[in-house]
Amino acid sequence: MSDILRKILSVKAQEVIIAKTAKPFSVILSEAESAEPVRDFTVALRNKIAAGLSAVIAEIKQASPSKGILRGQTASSSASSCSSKSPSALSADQRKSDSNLVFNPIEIADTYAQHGAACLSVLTDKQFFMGSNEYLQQARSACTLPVLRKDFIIDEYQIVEARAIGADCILLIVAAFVIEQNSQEKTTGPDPLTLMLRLEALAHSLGMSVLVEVHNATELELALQLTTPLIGINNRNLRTFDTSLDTTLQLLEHIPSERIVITESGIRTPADVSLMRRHQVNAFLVGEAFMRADDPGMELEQLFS
Ligand SMILES: O=C(O)c1ccccc1NCC(=O)[C@H](O)[C@H](O)COP(=O)(O)O
Repeated sequence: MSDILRKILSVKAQEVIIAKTAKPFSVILSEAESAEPVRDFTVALRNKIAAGLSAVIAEIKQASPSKGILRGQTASSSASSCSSKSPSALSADQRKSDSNLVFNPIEIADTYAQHGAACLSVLTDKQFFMGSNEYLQQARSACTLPVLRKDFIIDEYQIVEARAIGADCILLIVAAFVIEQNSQEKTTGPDPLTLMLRLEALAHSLGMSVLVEVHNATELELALQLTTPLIGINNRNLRTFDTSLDTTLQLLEHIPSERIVITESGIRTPADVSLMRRHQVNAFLVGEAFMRADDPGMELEQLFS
């Protein structure tokens, strides 16, 4: 069981309670219903793959628990409520940044779109990734790409909120539901699969795609019981933070060919990309390698050329 995931989920549960108090479900639902039309995330991936290209979900994240701050400055042009704050969950060491790179979601989204990304992934978690809902809105407004709300979803409210802020896809991390189920305090409520099926159905009813993410074979067995074609294999071990592309290679053979496998985390070099493509893995979720580059879009083009 991963300590970091436990910590994130415990903070997330509190955040959801606060969000529901600040804006009741009926209000967020009406915002979701009047949000901009959905952009088809799944079709955007399929189109790239059908054209023989890598389908790249290009991530916008300022920081992460494993790496601290990735892009050090916040552009004044994109100033938001959290622009000058560091996330309290990052240690003092992690909050030190030697990067002079500007974090401007608008510029990053624009360069990703110009250099061949299929979709965007925008971190909206504040405490652990220095993300925000505003960053997602800014990034989406800067291009025509479909956008994944990258967050830790445990409740219906967050899915409706995702649509309300313009998201086209949501993430369901199987480990998050399994942890919940195994937690000592948890004595009631649906089992992980029932809850994930319910959340998937809600996302689909709002027109959004669902990316279901797994780290191992047990989680994959649950994920394959959902209807979504998008199966993310996260190569990051959440206990050690190490990444190994073997995780993708080992789970691959258990996934029916009609699903789209997305390899996530630790894709850094053209050799990593070639290895995946040799195994018919054609969809990628990449963050750090792009965030550390002067021009994230140029880096995307170089990595996948
Ligand atoms: O990145 C972390 O430190 C992390 C810690 C706990 C839960 C999730 C975490 N990462 C989220 C991701 O899955 C990555 O942002 C994504 O796959 C991109 O990975 P990378 O290209 O290695 O930045």
